[in-house]
Amino acid sequence: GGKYKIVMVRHGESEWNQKNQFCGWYDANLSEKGQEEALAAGKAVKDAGLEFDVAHTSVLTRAQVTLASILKASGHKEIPIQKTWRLNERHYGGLTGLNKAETAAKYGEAQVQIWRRSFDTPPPPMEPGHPYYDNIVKDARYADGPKPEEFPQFESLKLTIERTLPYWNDVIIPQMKEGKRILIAAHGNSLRGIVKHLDNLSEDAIMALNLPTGIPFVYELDENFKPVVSMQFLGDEETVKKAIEAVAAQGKAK
Ligand SMILES: Cc1ccc(S(=O)(=O)Nc2cc3c(c(O)c2O)C(=O)c2ccccc2C3=O)cc1
Repeated sequence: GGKYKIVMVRHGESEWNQKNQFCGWYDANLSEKGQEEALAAGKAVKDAGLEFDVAHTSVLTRAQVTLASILKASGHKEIPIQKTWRLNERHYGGLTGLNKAETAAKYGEAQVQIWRRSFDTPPPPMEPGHPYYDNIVKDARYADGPKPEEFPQFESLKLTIERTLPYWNDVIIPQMKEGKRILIAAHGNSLRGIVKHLDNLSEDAIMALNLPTGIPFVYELDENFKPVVSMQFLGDEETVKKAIEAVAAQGKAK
């Protein structure tokens, strides 16, 4: 085993995932299924006998509710929960709220395929007047950051990773050095940033990796925070098997 162990989980399905809409920084709630996934994640953590001293999550409800559900189901009393915009989902800019058909109708299938395969091509910006502009930009939850002049109006996967990794390096690593046992409940793309960094994955490999929702996974790291154990999923045999197959099936090339 490694010197350090950290547990991470992608939040369960949201109501907008269910409607196949780009969610990004819109604060959608977990769907019924997402709430069930969170409970199962809590049971998996409990059955693995894992305990945490501190938890980290985004400023978005769907990740915070997933975290709270896991902590409750695994018998954790009050542990410190640190919330940061840096663990938020990728910001889909002007695509926020569009579903698959609307996206293709508005931008064309060819553009969708370019965005889908691109590490650093951003979506169009979310401009004032966008249906969710005020809802997101004026939300008090961003009082602690990002600064107004740095508030993203869109993010490529590259930009998302570039704003997530400083939190890993400046907050998570020092806490692990202090011996803190950590749980992170976040989003598909912010967790991609951490996984890409830990496993030194290529841009193509990380874009091919879609983390399953609501299935916690463990990394064990050596004294230099290099993985000795990567992405061990927690859960009953069937859930773990499904998660491994799902990730493997996406052609995760090293
Ligand atoms: C809401 C939605 C639109 C399109 C699809 S898709 O079946 O075409 N697959 C798809 C599409 C995209 C993406 C994707 O991963 C995907 O599977 C993206 O990552 C993406 C990133 C930034 C801008 C646009 C996209 C994007 O259109 C799925 C869901």
